[in-house]
Amino acid sequence: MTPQPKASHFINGEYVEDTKGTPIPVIYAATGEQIAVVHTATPEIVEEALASAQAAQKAWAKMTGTERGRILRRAADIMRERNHELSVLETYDTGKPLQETLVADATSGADALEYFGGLAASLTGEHIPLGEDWVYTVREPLGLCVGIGAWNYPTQIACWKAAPALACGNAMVFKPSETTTLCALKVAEILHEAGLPAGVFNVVQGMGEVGGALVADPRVDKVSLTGSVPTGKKVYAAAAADMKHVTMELGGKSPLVIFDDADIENAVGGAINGNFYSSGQVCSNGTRVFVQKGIKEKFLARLAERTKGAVLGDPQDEAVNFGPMVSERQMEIVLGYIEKGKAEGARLICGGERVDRPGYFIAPTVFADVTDDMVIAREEIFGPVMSVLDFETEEEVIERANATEFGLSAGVFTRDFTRAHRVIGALEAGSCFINSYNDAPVEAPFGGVKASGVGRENSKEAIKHFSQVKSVYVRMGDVEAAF
Ligand SMILES: NC(=O)c1ccc[n+]([C@@H]2O[C@H](COP(=O)([O-])OP(=O)(O)OC[C@H]3O[C@@H](n4cnc5c(N)ncnc54)[C@H](O)[C@@H]3O)[C@@H](O)[C@H]2O)c1
Ligand SMILES: C[N+](C)(C)CC=O
Repeated sequence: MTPQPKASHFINGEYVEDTKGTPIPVIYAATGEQIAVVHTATPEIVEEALASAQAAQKAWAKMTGTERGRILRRAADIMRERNHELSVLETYDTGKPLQETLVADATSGADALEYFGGLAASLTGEHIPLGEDWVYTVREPLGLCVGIGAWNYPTQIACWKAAPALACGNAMVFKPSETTTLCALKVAEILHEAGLPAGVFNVVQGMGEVGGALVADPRVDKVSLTGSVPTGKKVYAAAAADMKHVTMELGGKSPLVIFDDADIENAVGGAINGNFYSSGQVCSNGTRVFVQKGIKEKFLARLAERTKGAVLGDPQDEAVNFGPMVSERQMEIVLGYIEKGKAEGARLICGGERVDRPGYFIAPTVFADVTDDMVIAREEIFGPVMSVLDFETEEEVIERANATEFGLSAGVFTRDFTRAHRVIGALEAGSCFINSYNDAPVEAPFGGVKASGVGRENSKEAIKHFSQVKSVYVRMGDVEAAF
């Protein structure tokens, strides 16, 4: 397959090109070579996309939920049929290993389309009796929604936003990250192949300025952003100026707490999944691994041993299980944090350097004896860098785990289920795990508290964030008035 898309944008049911926009090269992270090029959206392209979405939305909302749902479920089927092709493309777009993308990206997107397609017909209001009178409620779409994506899960992010938005009767203009421009176009293509009316889902390319123009447009009713906390703060503020609805799926520095009664193999597995999957480029990663003192050295020894199982190489080779950073820029950022960790005196257990091969590979890195004040324990790194901190008591670890502006995820490993629930109950996070890490099924709400986010994706919760309730009071008798 060639990763070069037919054109840069997808608007009103078709691919659209405008070479007046600045070229954005698509670089394969495993080699550093350019494999495609798209162009950033000009103001004319942004206008075309917004106008198409606005024009298409009303008729889409008038279709029955059953009809809308059928189209989304058909799109899910097509995504599953084309999983291999979509996974290869995801690997070109991100550099993530095909071994991962085959099971985590188009499949997760298809799950969202199937789940919200299934819910579409049951989005109803309620009847509230009030003696002779009554109130009924209607669940209505918000209207024109903007989706803005990060670069780590381009197919999944497009689908997690499009599926609930469209199920509720909204239209969407989606802007993928400028680092991963390819996958969202395929999502648009497949939705239209499944019968989506033209204009209901549109894709435009561009940097933050294009995102900013979409957020500022007065026709837009809702903005759903997946990105970093600093971008989230800007977008939230811009949206609030016009009372737009928002969903903010932002970054984290999540705690993973391992008590000394935990099954060590499972805990090590959880820490590996929560730090090295997608080469550490996962928002919910448990990058502060708190290990109770009694098992610290045993845990570290086993972790170092199992980390040797990382197979680096061409991510399109299914035997490879550890890919490069998405871009040279991300590699430089992560290497900078590794140097800070060394300079701050953390103990390097393994990794700690760029891998000597083409592309942007960094060896899976573990630091031990990390303290709460170190930069590597406070800031989101978004790469394969695990910080292991030790603790003595439950009260102490809860307080230290919560001492952060972030609140996306948290995990606990222990055989004591009473303690597991008590500790999870006390941790300030939106998406939590007991004796597991980083599972994200569509049935479960996903999102953060504190600076990590506003609102939830997936599950029935997402419906609340893409619809609003109208209540209608119905008087059966005469109107009583004071005069
Ligand atoms: N919580 C989640 O579900 C989740 C999932 C994936 C990634 N993330 C987070 O995303 C971050 C990594 O992604 P990134 O580097 O692409 O993030 P980023 O914040 O740099 O960019 C995210 C998106 O916002 C756009 N953007 C930038 N400035 C903008 C502005 N002023 N107005 C409108 N749009 C603007 C970018 O072009 C991009 O499409 C990490 O912090 C990670 O934790 C969160
Ligand atoms: C949502 N999730 C955890 C699958 C990917 C976040 O980066």
